[in-house]
Amino acid sequence: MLEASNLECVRGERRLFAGVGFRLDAGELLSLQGANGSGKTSLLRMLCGLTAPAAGEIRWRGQATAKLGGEFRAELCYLGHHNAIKEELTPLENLLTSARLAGEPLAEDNALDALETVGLAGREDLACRYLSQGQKRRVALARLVHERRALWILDEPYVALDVAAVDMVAGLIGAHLQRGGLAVLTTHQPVAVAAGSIRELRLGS
Ligand SMILES: Nc1ncnc2c1ncn2[C@@H]1O[C@H](COP(=O)(O)OP(=O)(O)OP(=O)(O)O)[C@@H](O)[C@H]1O
Repeated sequence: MLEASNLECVRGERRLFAGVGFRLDAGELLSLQGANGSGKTSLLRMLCGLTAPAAGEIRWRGQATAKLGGEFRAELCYLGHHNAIKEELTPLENLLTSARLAGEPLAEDNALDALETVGLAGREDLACRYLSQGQKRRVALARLVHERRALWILDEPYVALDVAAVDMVAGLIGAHLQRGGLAVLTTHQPVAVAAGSIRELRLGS
């Protein structure tokens, strides 16, 4: 369903990678590995269409994503390295706002349920500026609880999380794969998901 062929990435004066390709089908997860600066985030941004490859092509359901445009983005959930939450808003307000901006408004009950799932029960109404780093990451990740888009692209989802939260996020990803979803993620730690099959792609080697 998602195919990349012969991708090349140039940043400034540097060629970060070339000749990168993979194929990912329903129920599969691609774990991007590589040293700091090897180009993992750059590759994720390329897959989302946020930057164009210097060479190569990305295809979704057999068609070039560059041509699909909005049709492809409607099937995509991208969670960046930064949390993209507003510090002055509460977790509940952040979650409701981001869902509305994504064009898929969330009922308040579902938002509260998502916040409880990510371990933020009792913190729903506190401005995010008062949360710890790991709790802020949980706010960003709460989107995934009710997310049903086919392709999840997650940049270091586990960063700042404790062991229990890593397990919880791995569970969400596993359930997504079990429903026939696809996921591409970067992480510097082992990926343990109970369902689906895991492929690895290492940049810089
Ligand atoms: N717009 C840009 N202009 C110049 N260089 C850039 C630009 N964007 C990224 N880079 C450089 O490209 C390299 C790869 O960055 P990238 O964030 O993709 O790496 P990464 O593998 O995700 O690293 P990390 O593991 O540290 O998150 C870095 O050296 C970075 O400084």
